[in-house]
Amino acid sequence: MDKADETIIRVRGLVTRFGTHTVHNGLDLDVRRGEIIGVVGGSGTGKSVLLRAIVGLLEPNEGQIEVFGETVRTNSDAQYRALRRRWGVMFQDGALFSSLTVRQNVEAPMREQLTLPDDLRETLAGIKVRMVGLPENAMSKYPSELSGGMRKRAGFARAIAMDPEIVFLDEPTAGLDPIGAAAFDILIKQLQASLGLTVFLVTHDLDSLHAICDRIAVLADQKVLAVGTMEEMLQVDHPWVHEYFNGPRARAALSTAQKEGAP
Ligand SMILES: Nc1ncnc2c1ncn2[C@@H]1O[C@H](COP(=O)(O)OP(=O)(O)OP(=O)(O)O)[C@@H](O)[C@H]1O
Repeated sequence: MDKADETIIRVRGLVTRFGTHTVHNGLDLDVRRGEIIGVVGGSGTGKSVLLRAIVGLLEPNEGQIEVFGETVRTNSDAQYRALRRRWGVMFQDGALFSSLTVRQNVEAPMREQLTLPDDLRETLAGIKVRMVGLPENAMSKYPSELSGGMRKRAGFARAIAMDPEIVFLDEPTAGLDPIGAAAFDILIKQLQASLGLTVFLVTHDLDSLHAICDRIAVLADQKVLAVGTMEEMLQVDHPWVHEYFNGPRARAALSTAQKEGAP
């Protein structure tokens, strides 16, 4: 099988409920190795909940979730820990520990999951911090001393601390100005290409979808309503999808992407 066709995340028949509120009802999704998949949908359609279910932080009411061909939640603790080492997650706002420096934040997953001498762990953390484009002096800063864009980069550095195969990014460009957001998109694309990452990107950012996503999955009506390329999304006959991909903001994003020669 061509590696690019390998399904790295497979979700089938996912049902997620909170009390009487059904968020997902029979949701299916395949993510292929090496792709950047953008997950979009109206507010409250369950994008973050889907992410949390895939990484095993939330138990689905029904359905199967497999990552790397293994069922995430029925594994033993040891198996789940081994599986978890193969992905990194950046939650909304970077979700850094406020009482730890950037270096300590990036070291946190290594401390939890590896036994490494202190100096080696520090060196590895330094490499990750440089990889996300933060200056050397950011290492000793606390999250409150960083700009929003720098905090996101620090969150990304922590997500790649364990050399993951998949990174899950929850609205990484939310709250950034357009230039900061575009720079973050470039960073995602560069790291994806150089590290061979698969990227599961929850976003509202149409510019990101145009600039870096290979495919887009649209959450609506409690499931993945459509999945495909941007061109395919333009053809989907559903009111929300049509408005989202053909509305004025979408046209502006398309024109920016065309100017910058993005695919
Ligand atoms: N722990 C929880 N307990 C109860 N309800 C929850 C919980 N987590 C999420 N929900 C509900 O599930 C629904 C989906 O939430 P989710 O955060 O996944 O939406 P989203 O698509 O990521 O939205 P947004 O784009 O606004 O971030 C929402 O109605 C939310 O209130």
